[in-house]
Amino acid sequence: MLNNKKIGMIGTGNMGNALIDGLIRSGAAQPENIICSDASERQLEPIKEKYQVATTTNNIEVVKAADIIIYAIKPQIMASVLKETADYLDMSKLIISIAAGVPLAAIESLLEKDLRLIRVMPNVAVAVREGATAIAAGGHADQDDVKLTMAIFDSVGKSIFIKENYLMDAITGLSGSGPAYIFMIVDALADAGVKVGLSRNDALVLASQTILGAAKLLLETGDHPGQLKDSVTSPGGTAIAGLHTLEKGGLRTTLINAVEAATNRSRELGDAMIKNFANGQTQP
Ligand SMILES: NC(=O)C1=CN([C@@H]2O[C@H](COP(=O)(O)OP(=O)(O)OC[C@H]3O[C@@H](n4cnc5c(N)ncnc54)[C@H](OP(=O)(O)O)[C@@H]3O)[C@@H](O)[C@H]2O)C=CC1
Ligand SMILES: O=C(O)[C@@H]1CCC=N1
Repeated sequence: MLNNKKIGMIGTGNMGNALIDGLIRSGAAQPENIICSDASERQLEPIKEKYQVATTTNNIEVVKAADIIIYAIKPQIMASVLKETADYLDMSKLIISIAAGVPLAAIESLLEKDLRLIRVMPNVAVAVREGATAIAAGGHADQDDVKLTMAIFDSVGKSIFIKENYLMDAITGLSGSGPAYIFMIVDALADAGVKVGLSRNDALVLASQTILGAAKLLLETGDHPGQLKDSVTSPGGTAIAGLHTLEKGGLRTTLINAVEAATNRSRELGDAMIKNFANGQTQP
């Protein structure tokens, strides 16, 4: 699908780096077809060394050279980088933003021209090709653009296409931010393992593998999580004792509140962006 299309990555931090890694390791893109930029050479040097991709500190160079441009910089500087590169953006290029909370409408109001825009919410697991990604298309992006974007993010995990843009905040709160919740849960489970006598390393390996195994069971069987939970809880056994404690501690409510808080924060970021971008304000 990607064939020899040139992919430009603006920002090579957590996500930009993870995407480059996943694209190359999956074979979806060749190093010679990737050019990336970052604010600092310090960030680019190891990427050039490891992936043999073209690197530059000049974002305009990336935009000029690429057919598909992925903006992987922080939401707070999206406006300034979009403005910086705006003169070189046109309908010949597919523009993908992965910035949390930045609505397509904000980008369109800032750039004030018809562009093939796609908003994507991936997560950091793209680095191990197990990303969870949602894709929403702007008004001038067509089905082929959606297919191209899905080809990129399916090469580093699983992607879904959503029709309603406003759901992107919920997706940012659930799967975009979700790896952080799971890392905290694994850290707590490892502490629990240490508390009941395991070495830190054994506890961490067992806790991580338990999360991986449970996720694979869910995805490969398609069974409801409640059904799988019931398959673990022997009558009068250990798992149900542990679950009772989790219920008493309000685990479900806490997780629901966490996703809601992250979703609301994404909405806040978006509302601020729409206001700032509409005023042409490009500094956070
Ligand atoms: N981290 C995650 O799990 C996820 C992040 N996202 C989104 O992805 C985007 C990137 O996030 P993340 O990778 O974590 O952020 P990072 O800060 O790790 O990466 C951003 C990179 O962009 C660089 N940068 C800063 N200014 C410029 C500039 N003017 N031109 C080019 N590069 C620049 C930064 O350099 P320096 O560090 O020197 O400032 C940094 O290396 C954000 O919009 C975020 O909302 C989406 C889903 C998940
Ligand atoms: O915390 C953030 O804002 C970014 C977006 C989703 C995950 N990390």
